[in-house]
Amino acid sequence: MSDKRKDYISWDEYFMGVAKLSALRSKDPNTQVGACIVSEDNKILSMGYNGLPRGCSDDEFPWSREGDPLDNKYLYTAHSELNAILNYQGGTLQNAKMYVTLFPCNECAKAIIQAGIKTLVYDCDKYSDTASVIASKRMLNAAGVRYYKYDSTGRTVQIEL
Ligand SMILES: Nc1ccn([C@H]2C[C@H](O)[C@@H](COP(=O)(O)O)O2)c(=O)n1
Ligand SMILES: [Zn+2]
Repeated sequence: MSDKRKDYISWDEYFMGVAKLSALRSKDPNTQVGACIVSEDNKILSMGYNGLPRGCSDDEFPWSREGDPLDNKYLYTAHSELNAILNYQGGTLQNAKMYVTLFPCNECAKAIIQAGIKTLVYDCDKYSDTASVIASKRMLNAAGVRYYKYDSTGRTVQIEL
C-alpha cells in the first residue's frame, strides 16, 4: 500500500487560494479583492470580488480613484466581502469564517458582524492607517469577531486555465 501525498495544500491555503482566484475576476485596475466564506466544517459557502452591481456596466462606470466623487469608482463599487455575503444562497452564515485578501472596511465589517460571521482571515492590510479600517477593527473587536493575518507559506501554484 502506498502512503498518502504529503504536499497537499492546507485548509488555509485552499480557502485563501480561492479568495485570491476570485480577486482575479475584478475589473478594478488598482486593487483586486477576493473573499471566500467557509462553514465551520470547511465547506465553501460563497465567494465574491469587488465590482459594480448587476446592471451597472464595467465599461460605462468610472474606475478612476480621483476627481469628483460622482466620477470616480468609490460610490459605485461593491466590495468583495459584501458581494460574498450577498451571493450566499443558503440559510445562515452564523459562525462562518471569511477569508479575504484585503482587510475589510468599516461598511463590510458591519455586514460581516450582522451576518454572524465569527472569524476573519485576511492577507493584506495596506489600509490599516485609515479611519475606515481603524473603525472596522473597533467594531469587529466589540462584536467578538476574531481576526488574524493569513500566515502565507510562500508556496506558489501554477494552474493552466
Ligand atoms: N476590504 C476591501 C477594501 C476595498 N475593496 C475594494 C473597493 C475598491 O474597488 C478597491 C479599493 O481601491 P483602491 O482605493 O485601493 O484603489 O477595493 C474591497 O472590495 N474590499
Ligand atoms: Zn468594504
